[in-house]
Amino acid sequence: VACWSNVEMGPPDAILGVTEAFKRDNNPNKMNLGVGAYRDDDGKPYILPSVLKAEEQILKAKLDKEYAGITGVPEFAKAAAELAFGVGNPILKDGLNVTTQGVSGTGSLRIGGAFFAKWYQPSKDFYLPSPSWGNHTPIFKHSGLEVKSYRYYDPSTCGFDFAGALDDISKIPEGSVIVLHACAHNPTGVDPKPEQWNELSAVIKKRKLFPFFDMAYQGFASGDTDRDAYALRQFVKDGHAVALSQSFAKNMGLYGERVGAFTIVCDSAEEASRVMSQVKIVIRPMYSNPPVHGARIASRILNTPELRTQWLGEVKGMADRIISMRTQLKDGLAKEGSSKNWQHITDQIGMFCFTGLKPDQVERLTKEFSVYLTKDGRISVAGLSSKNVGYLAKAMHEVTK
Ligand SMILES: Cc1ncc(COP(=O)(O)O)c(CN[C@](O)(C(=O)O)[C@@H](O)C(=O)O)c1O
Repeated sequence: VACWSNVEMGPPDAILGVTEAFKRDNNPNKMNLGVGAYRDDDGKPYILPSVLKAEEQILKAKLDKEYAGITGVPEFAKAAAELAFGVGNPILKDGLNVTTQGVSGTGSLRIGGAFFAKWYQPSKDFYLPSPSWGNHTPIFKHSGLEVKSYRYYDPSTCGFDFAGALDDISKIPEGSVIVLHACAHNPTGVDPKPEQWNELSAVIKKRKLFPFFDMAYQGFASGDTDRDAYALRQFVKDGHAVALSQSFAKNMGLYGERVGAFTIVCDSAEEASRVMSQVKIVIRPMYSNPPVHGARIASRILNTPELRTQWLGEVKGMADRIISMRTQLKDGLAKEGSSKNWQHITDQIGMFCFTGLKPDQVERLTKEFSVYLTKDGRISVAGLSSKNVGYLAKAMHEVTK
């Protein structure tokens, strides 16, 4: 007998729900600037040629379909850690990193949340930047953690509230976990400068906070995977033990293959083996073991020199196209005669631009112009092309003049 009369209709997802609304709109000029998924200048999803080449090699190899084990494809986890920390990093040489494959970035964050909830004794409080990626709060809350926030974005400048962040962080209770976006902050596109990261590292160390990095866009922000890993590597150099979630959804275009990794840096190889044993005990009842195909593609690209070089060129190409769309949008707004300051459009970095549009202006963009974006005024710059950027500039000018 059905007994779900108590189940009420839930709200559509703040981000993925935008795409659902976009699909229902039949205006030929409609634009989907919601989900953070890359499109080429023809507005089409982009399968990286290096990914296709890796897949051809994998198919030729006729690999089996056996379970990969709880921590996934071993050579993938190793390659992911090397990409993040840098191949010569002492923590890798000394075996201090516990790195497991995860179900993309979301699944890797969830492994981290579940592990900290069970084993991290000093605190169950996770501090997120304000604002942060919409899914961070439910991921950590569902893991059984308390979610709090620290000032990060300054709406008056559409930039980084460095003073506010330092002030709040210097008051976070010792032992708390602080979540940091390694590069290409979502939803604001606002990243600390290197010297600001250095100061954040110092105050986080002084407060004895545990830094938990989310790196979902390595290479996608600046076009350079080493530059985008600056904060993570600087924190390790400064002596922090870090946790890291990685996603290859964007920088390899492996969205639906669900390729990610979770790392905890330990004090010794012996401690790492104990931590790894408990990470596996967290994963086994969650989903037992991850899908292999995407991880095989990623590890083949990272471990084959010519594929890696080709991939680095492709990810730089994606980053460069996004950066040029930022410039074209800002120039388009000036051409429309907007007298507002849109400097933040090109100051911000990565997949997203936090436009500063108010909810009623966002509403008008969607209702009057069929431009779809999240209520907080975030647009996925990857959804822009030379064909539609002028239309957006006109629409944004109309709703802000
Ligand atoms: C900061 C951050 N961390 C982790 C993820 C996880 O991504 P995945 O599980 O697919 O590897 C995203 C993706 N966020 C989005 O790009 C977005 O904000 O639009 C979108 O994919 C999403 O799922 O919301 C992200 O922006």
